[in-house]
Amino acid sequence: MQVENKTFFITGGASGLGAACARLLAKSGARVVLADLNQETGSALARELAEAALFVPTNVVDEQSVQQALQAARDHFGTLHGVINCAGIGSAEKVIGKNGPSSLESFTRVININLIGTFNVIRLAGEIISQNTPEESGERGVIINTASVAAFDGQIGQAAYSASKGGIVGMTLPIAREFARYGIRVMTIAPGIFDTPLLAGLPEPARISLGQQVPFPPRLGRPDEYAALAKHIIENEMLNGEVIRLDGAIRMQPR
Ligand SMILES: CCCCCCCCCCCCC[C@H](O)CC(=O)SCCNC(=O)CCNC(=O)[C@H](O)C(C)(C)COP(=O)(O)OP(=O)(O)OC[C@H]1O[C@@H](n2cnc3c(N)ncnc32)[C@H](O)[C@@H]1OP(=O)(O)O
Ligand SMILES: NC(=O)c1ccc[n+]([C@@H]2O[C@H](COP(=O)([O-])OP(=O)(O)OC[C@H]3O[C@@H](n4cnc5c(N)ncnc54)[C@H](O)[C@@H]3O)[C@@H](O)[C@H]2O)c1
Repeated sequence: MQVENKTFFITGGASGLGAACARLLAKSGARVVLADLNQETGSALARELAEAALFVPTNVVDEQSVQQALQAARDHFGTLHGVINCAGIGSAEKVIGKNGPSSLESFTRVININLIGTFNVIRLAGEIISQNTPEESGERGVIINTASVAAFDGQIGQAAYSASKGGIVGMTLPIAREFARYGIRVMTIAPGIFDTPLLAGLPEPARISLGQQVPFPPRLGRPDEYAALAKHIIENEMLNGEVIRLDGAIRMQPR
């Protein structure tokens, strides 16, 4: 579908990759809902994007929070044509640490936010989108999820994070197969190393070694490059049920 005059619900839309999608889609004539925990950065971006954007404080893990955010989106913009699931957290923890086994709580937290939060939004937004009047082609909407190269090349310390992203990879095709009857496409982007506040949380040695591992271009990815792929996915109906690595050919080393 064309993005102009369409509405997109962007989780994690207040920062990094999600914010880059919001800026690009708004500049392209779309309307964006910034569904994010961060009131400060979310409100600031909504002010920057003016009438093209609505910030709604949202916790993707919380069913009621997502339902209220989706309702706010429909109240404000009338409907919903797509979702870009960017909300997520990083984690860096060895399974056996200096003080013994890592905690179950930290593993569970990462899975809850990154994987279950993504599923929560897919199921609630998908039901809304399935009620849209279809485009001439039969398409009603598109859902884009965010995994990571860590789903495939997880480093030491990424058991929880890689598992959460591997789960997103794993559910892409079965949901695309189910949603085909509604004319809703489901895609996942697996970014490599992108210059965002999240990556800034990585220990310096890890960041340095990663930057040196990208074959070409030998640099961190820019959030606008992620946004450009997300926009293309929205516009290209033949992209469905697939995971696209966006990573400069990096295959991460064990550490
Ligand atoms: C709740 C806390 C959150 C903390 C912030 C988490 C930020 C996560 C950011 C993710 C960004 C998005 C990720 C994106 O999807 C793309 C990627 O996946 S990028 C790949 C990211 N890689 C990692 O996340 C690796 C995580 N692992 C580590 O950081 C470390 O292994 C560890 C878990 C912190 C354990 O480190 P140590 O206790 O130092 O243990 P070691 O004994 O293994 O270290 C020995 C030695 O090696 C150095 N080192 C450790 N990890 C790395 C590395 N990844 N690359 C290079 N060098 C590394 C470490 O500094 C030690 O050096 P020494 O001190 O002995 O000289
Ligand atoms: N930056 C990278 O190198 C990289 C690489 C691969 C994948 N990713 C993934 O891309 C996505 C975006 O990451 P980013 O780098 O832009 O990070 P970021 O930290 O800049 O943005 C993440 C946003 O998600 C929000 N968020 C976190 N938990 C939330 C929750 N429970 N409910 C709603 N919002 C929540 C945060 O407030 C933040 O605004 C994440 O899923 C991340 O795992 C990032």
